[in-house]
Amino acid sequence: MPTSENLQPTNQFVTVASADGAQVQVTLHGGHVCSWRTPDGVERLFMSPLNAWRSDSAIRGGVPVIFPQFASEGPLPKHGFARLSLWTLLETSTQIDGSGLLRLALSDSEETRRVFPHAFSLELRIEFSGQALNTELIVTNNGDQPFDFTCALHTYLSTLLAETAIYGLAGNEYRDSVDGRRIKRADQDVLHIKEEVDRVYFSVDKPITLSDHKHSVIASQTGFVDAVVWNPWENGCAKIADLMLDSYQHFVCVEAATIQHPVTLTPKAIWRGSQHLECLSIG
Ligand SMILES: O=P(O)(O)OC[C@H]1O[C@@H](O)[C@H](O)[C@@H](O)[C@@H]1O
Repeated sequence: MPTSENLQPTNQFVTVASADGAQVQVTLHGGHVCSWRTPDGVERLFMSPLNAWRSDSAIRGGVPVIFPQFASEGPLPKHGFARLSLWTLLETSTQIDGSGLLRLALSDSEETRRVFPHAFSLELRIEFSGQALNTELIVTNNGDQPFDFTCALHTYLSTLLAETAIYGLAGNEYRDSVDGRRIKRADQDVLHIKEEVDRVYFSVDKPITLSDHKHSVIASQTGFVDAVVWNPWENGCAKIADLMLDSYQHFVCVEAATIQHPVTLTPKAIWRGSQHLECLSIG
């Protein structure tokens, strides 16, 4: 984790392309997917034009890795330390089937043990080709005591909010963070965002589809149990220094997450969670 004495710029990207021309860019800061372009050249992730690119800040956009604590639901800094840590690059390659692959890793250090006294390793495995991106988080307990964690892949999907409809959450219970964390049930088939939305949907076992007039993105998940839908609207953007006032019009976060029931990982055990995104063009 960075201190003010060792601030580094974080806009140094590792870029990998698949044989069919899809492209992913990551930074080692945060083990962060910053860009995902499908072979038609369309950027599928939102990245804030006001992002600070500093090693003491989380990157505002792309896919932040949230570990070992979601939001402020525990003693650690908000959303944990993985998104602020310097990861190691394990592999970049093109697979035999033409897909691009990146593997990044993060292990405990003196700094992480100060706030989270456990021996762990994380691997982020990013595989992509054509219209699809699969991001897998693998957590290993290398210690001799169990530990608990919550986590998320905090994906900022690029979209035109005014034209966006979100499907697949009807019937699910959710915790509404903009309404006193009340537990509610989603009773509409379609969610149109017309104000600040910050919800943890519980036990999500069906794909979530986000459609604007041009594209659909289907987000499915394995291992992760919950899903977050977040859009700060204009009032939220006004409070977030690295978002423009109108940034909320350009993204929705659809996050694969495990929040309600933390994972308890026993010694030497491995937990895996992945988010699979697939784009469809409309018309
Ligand atoms: O500004 P941050 O720390 O990146 O968090 C952004 C948002 O992340 C979401 O996952 C949370 O549900 C929101 O409550 C939070 O505001």
